[in-house]
Amino acid sequence: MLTADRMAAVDANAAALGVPRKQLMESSGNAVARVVRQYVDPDDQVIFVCGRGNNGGDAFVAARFLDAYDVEVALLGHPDRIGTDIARKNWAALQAAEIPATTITDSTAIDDLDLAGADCIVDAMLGTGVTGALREPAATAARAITAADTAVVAVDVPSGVDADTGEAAGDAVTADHVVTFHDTKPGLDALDAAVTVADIGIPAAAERFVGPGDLLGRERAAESHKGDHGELLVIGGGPYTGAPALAGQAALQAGADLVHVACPESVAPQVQGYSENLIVHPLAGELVTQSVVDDLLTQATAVDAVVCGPGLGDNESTRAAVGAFLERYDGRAVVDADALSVVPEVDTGATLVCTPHQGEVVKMGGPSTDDREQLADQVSDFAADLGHTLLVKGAHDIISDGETTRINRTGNPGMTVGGTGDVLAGVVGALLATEEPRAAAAVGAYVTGRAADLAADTVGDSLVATDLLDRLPEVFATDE
Ligand SMILES: NC(=O)C1=CN([C@@H]2O[C@H](COP(=O)(O)OP(=O)(O)OC[C@H]3O[C@@H](n4cnc5c(N)ncnc54)[C@H](O)[C@@H]3O)[C@@H](O)[C@H]2O)[C@H](O)CC1
Ligand SMILES: [K+]
Repeated sequence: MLTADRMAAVDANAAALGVPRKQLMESSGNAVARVVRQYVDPDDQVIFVCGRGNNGGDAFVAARFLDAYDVEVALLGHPDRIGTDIARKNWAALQAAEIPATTITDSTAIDDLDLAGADCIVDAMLGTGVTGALREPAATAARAITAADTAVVAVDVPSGVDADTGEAAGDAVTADHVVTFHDTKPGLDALDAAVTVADIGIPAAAERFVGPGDLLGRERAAESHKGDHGELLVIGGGPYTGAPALAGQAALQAGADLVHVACPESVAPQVQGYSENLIVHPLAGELVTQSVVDDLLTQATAVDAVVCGPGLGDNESTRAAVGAFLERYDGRAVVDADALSVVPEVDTGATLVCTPHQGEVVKMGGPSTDDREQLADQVSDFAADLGHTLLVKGAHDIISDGETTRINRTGNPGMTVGGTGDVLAGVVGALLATEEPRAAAAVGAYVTGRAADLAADTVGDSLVATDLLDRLPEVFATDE
């Protein structure tokens, strides 16, 4: 089951894999034509009632496939206002082929269509692009189509039905048969209609591999306020100072509004020294230990998400402090580096995204194999056991929450340099402040890898972690 948003992401990922939407539209139209043929005999009349979006475009293609029948295409609105390039091209192809087509600009003209006299009506007014209740003339057309007592084949969803909720906000077409594409849509199984899910050639890879489509729909609203895009706390530092600073800076580049870094007071000046953009909170002592857990909890509950781990170091007292923190924390956190080994043994109400590399996942008690697909299955099982989302870093990253497993293919061998993991943790943390864990992990892996790929184009093998920071804004800007 795919929502309209998810479908748009998959569609854009397919385009990035070399299967553009125009090609998908050709398959969609062909699939609609196949179903229409079940309802008509030679010489029967088929009327297509089409909107100006791609739902209508599918019907222009279907009409071309059904040229041998008595076909009439009715466009609601003016041809100059067809909304997409590919629908416009398929409309032009109808004209060139002299397939009968009319335009309907107001609801009174619906009566001029002899809908009741048709042998089949194709409803292609609105698909996944519908917002709110049907407006005129579509609302009148929906009532007329339903009233016509003729076989009605709906393209993708019956017009007026919201493809995300399966509900209609006002008038909606009652269809006998819905031809939907790639995967079923919410609400279709509750309709009293036959449903055909047509394979339109979207490769499975468009869902499996994280792609540019996963960045869609994340644009910032024009009127946003400080804090809307998340406030993050990085808990790190002690033996190392660069790691928490990198994570914090990466989070800022990934869109977080405010980033706090809680680190031992002994290293606070160095951490602050890396960037004036970070709000540094010194913790008593030279390492993160049990005595600062209350302080950490106070700070953590005031922000949207936490990144725990960068630069904490591998020592017993810090591990105990991380365990005590996670036992009492019930918000969202990215857990990275030395904090990871605490996760399997801790009882926490927090929602975690764990970002181990393949060595760390083994230390956590997780799987190890060189076979990517096998590893993906095992990571999924391990995520389900842990009850948290895993992002296992490697040549191909594996992201799983135990239900959905994705693979990220961006990134390059230059990323084995120190600090890139801290950047990734910061990016995922920033996203986790405003998005669901599996989306944050998948998008975080994708954009961090893309930043590394862009950096490698110019700096080659001498890639360092700070190169990724510089490239993050570009990745977010170009792929949205
Ligand atoms: N992979 C895919 O997703 C594919 C989808 N196909 C088909 O494309 C449609 C979705 O197309 P889109 O252009 O995004 O939207 P619509 O055609 O559904 O509608 C846009 C159109 O409608 C107007 N509009 C919006 N709300 C209303 C309303 N309440 N009343 C009246 N008019 C409204 C809006 O202004 C636009 O003009 C999908 O369903 C599939 O059929 C592909 O062809 C194959 C790949
Ligand atoms: K439709």
